[in-house]
Amino acid sequence: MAVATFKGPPSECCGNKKMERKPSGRRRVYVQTETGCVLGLELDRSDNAHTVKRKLQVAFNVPIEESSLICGDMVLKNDLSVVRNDSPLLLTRNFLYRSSSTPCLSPTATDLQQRDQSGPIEIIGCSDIFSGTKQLVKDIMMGIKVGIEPIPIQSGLGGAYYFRNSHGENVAIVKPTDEVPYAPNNPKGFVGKALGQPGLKRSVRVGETGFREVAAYLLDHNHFANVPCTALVKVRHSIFNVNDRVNGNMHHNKAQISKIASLQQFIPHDFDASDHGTSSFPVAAVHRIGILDIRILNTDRHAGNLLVRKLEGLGRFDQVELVPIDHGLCLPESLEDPYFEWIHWPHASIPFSEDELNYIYHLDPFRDSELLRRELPMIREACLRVLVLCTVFLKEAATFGFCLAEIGEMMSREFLGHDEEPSELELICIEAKKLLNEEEISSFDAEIGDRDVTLFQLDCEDQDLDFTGNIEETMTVMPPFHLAAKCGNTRNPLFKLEESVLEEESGNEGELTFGADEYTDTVGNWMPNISKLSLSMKNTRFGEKSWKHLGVKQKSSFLAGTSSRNMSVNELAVNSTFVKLTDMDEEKWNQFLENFQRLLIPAFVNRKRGNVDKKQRQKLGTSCQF
Ligand SMILES: Nc1ncnc2c1ncn2[C@@H]1O[C@H](COP(=O)(O)OP(=O)(O)OP(=O)(O)O)[C@@H](O)[C@H]1O
Repeated sequence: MAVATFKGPPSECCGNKKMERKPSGRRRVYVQTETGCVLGLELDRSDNAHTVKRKLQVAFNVPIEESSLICGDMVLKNDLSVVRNDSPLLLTRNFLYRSSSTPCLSPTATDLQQRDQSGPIEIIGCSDIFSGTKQLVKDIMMGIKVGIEPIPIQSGLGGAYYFRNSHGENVAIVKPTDEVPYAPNNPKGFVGKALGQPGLKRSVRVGETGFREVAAYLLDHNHFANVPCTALVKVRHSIFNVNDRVNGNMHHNKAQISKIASLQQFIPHDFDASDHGTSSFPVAAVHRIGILDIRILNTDRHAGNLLVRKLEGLGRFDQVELVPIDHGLCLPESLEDPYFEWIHWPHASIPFSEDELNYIYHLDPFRDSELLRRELPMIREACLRVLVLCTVFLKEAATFGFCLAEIGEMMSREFLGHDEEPSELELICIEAKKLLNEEEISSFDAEIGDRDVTLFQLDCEDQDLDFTGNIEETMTVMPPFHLAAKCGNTRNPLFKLEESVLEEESGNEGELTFGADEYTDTVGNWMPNISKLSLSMKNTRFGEKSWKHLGVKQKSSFLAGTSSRNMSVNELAVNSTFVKLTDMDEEKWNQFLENFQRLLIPAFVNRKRGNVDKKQRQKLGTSCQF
């Protein structure tokens, strides 16, 4: 089956470095400042956060007490045993001390850099999965040796460079993490934020797009969607851009600068999908890319991010291959509105093939999360939760019989004027979370209830009770949802429906039947009343304000940072969400996932029934023939 086989954690280094085994406790890390300066450091067993910060104080001129050392979600306080070999670390200045003169390499650090024995390009990560990139690195080094310079790419908002081989052919595209839009060294004037702050998409931080490009490659098991080989590298070259933050100028002295960057194989191509009619695109290619986009909640699959390559050869007239690129805005830190260019292509309305269903069936989001944790130690848990949720959603929706377009639609938000409404996926998550809260309340109630019973029994022995008074007292001290839980049934409407259907049970067996109000599955299990469910999902208002988003205008002023002063970076990064995934501990997250999965089938049934007309209309409007 189509799932990659995952090897155990690697113990050797690769890239252009010699395969050397590190003495136990010794690790190489790459420290990057918020302004993009990079330094490779060797840690040994005796190092702790303080000793490392002391070294960095010398290198970057940042006082120890004013800085934090961060690896993904972890602020490294003292013990560094959790830091793995080849981890990129971020050195940030604490908020109070942040000023426009953020640090860059001091003269001592430049010495340190010069003494840095590492090669011009080092692959960050040691797994065999990156073996494809090793050859690219060798070819680039040969090119550099004979004086072939990289070429800056003019298109796009971020800094990107074609690196070439000794024949002058493009072999890779390199995107430094500190040159993405809004990053301090962006060469196209889109600057203004430090690394680690919310970026172009608030749920993707500045400087964190590079590892997402690698994540998409790692998740593309068996090269199913055709993502080109991608790795994170530390790369040193004079072509890179450094902005002079004092005068606002670009930096033009030809010094060698080290950067952390994504490096992706260059794929020769003829167009991108925006220049070409879609009718020659293979259905399977669109499906495979769509499956990947859904798993990783890609928020940036526009036509320019699909390269089109004509296939040559006998009988291959008009046949093309699609290559998905630019995955920097996937795996956001919260559920976001995705962008799926393919959603209105007729290919997406064609049912999945057996092969595709088989691939989806074998996807394991928990194993995928482990893979990403192992290969990308800086990845945030929030991104992995999005991966798990979207993969579970895909698996259940495909098994239920939805096609790619339907799944994409269920994940997409609707715009009403300036307001954004949550997607069907988000609504289900909101319900799952609500259930979680109710479960908590009822277990709390049960506890209190037990205590109350004892007290009640004790009290009864002594005196007559004034129930009215007790109820009023309860009303004033309990939060409203608790009151509701006591006074009426606030359990999930889906379960109310299940109960009502159960009461009406009749004998349809052996097939999935869509009746007027309910259906049974193949073994006769009753499923919820879907017309009522439809109403319940649509009419449920989880606090009108909380699930209507600010209009686009308000959003952009927010992005400009005017109202962000009092919010933490974490709050900002997940602020565009209707449902928070990061405020649950591991146990609650697992319960939430269970609730989520239980709610999917009723929601799917609801959609199936509600969408018949819409689907027919879409088909009537489709002119493309297969
Ligand atoms: N793997 C690749 N092979 C060939 N060309 C590529 C590859 N990746 C990117 N390109 C080319 O480089 C251009 C810029 O790349 P990309 O879109 O990834 O950069 P970006 O700065 O993230 O752009 P944007 O601002 O549009 O998101 C693309 O339009 C494409 O032409």
